[in-house]
Amino acid sequence: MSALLTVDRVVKRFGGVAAVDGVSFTLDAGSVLGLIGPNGSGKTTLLGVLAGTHEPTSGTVTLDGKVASGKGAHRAVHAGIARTFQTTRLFGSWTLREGLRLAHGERRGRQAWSDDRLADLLGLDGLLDQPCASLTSAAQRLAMIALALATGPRVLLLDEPAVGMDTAEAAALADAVRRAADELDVAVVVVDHNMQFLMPLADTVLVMAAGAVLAEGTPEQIRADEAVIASYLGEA
Ligand SMILES: Nc1ncnc2c1ncn2[C@@H]1O[C@H](COP(=O)(O)OP(=O)(O)OP(=O)(O)O)[C@@H](O)[C@H]1O
Repeated sequence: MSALLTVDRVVKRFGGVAAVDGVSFTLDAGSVLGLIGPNGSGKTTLLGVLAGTHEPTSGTVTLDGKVASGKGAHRAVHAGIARTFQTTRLFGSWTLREGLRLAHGERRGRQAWSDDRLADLLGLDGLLDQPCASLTSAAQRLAMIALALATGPRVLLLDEPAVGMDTAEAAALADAVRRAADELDVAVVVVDHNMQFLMPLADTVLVMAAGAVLAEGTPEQIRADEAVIASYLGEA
């Protein structure tokens, strides 16, 4: 069986800086990839290439064998790649249900998960009709994921979803992401500096340093990798 997502030798330069410098990996449906590395190592830029916001300087991202990179963010969503951002960008006085209705409009015939199913999956039961602005910041982060999932993605990209969360909130988030991967068969890429959150959640971890892949393996392999400990985990 071929991989759902294939990232092939992706380079992204900003002027003289190679923010992403020849990254390759594959991702299967239903699996969770943790993307880690020091500040400035290129994680957010790589996520931007996957999400279509950055056109790669060279290399390709293919989804189900079709090139998905370099076509803009909107077409990436239509192709089945959805992302959340580091900041919570919700719809102010809108309720989550109203936001979900809008997001469902981007599905282009893909899988529809009902509002109740998404709320249940993310632990947001009872909050569908509350204004998003009135939700706790942890619930707003989960609501962002619900909105991304309402577009019916095959691949979900999460940029530092656990920022600002306490241990219990981060554990609930990890459960929700795991359920989304398992029950909806979505492939997930998660960038986060919180190792307590990310390591138990990830099936595979990819470590970036200076735009390139420093190491890739299971969380156990990565924890034991001396180069990773020296460049990153020793401080994390
Ligand atoms: N739009 C841009 N223009 C110029 N340089 C950029 C741009 N975006 C990122 N860079 C540079 O690319 C490199 C990688 O940045 P990036 O934000 O992808 O790293 P990161 O691993 O996500 O860092 P952090 O963990 O701090 O979020 C850095 O040197 C950064 O200054």
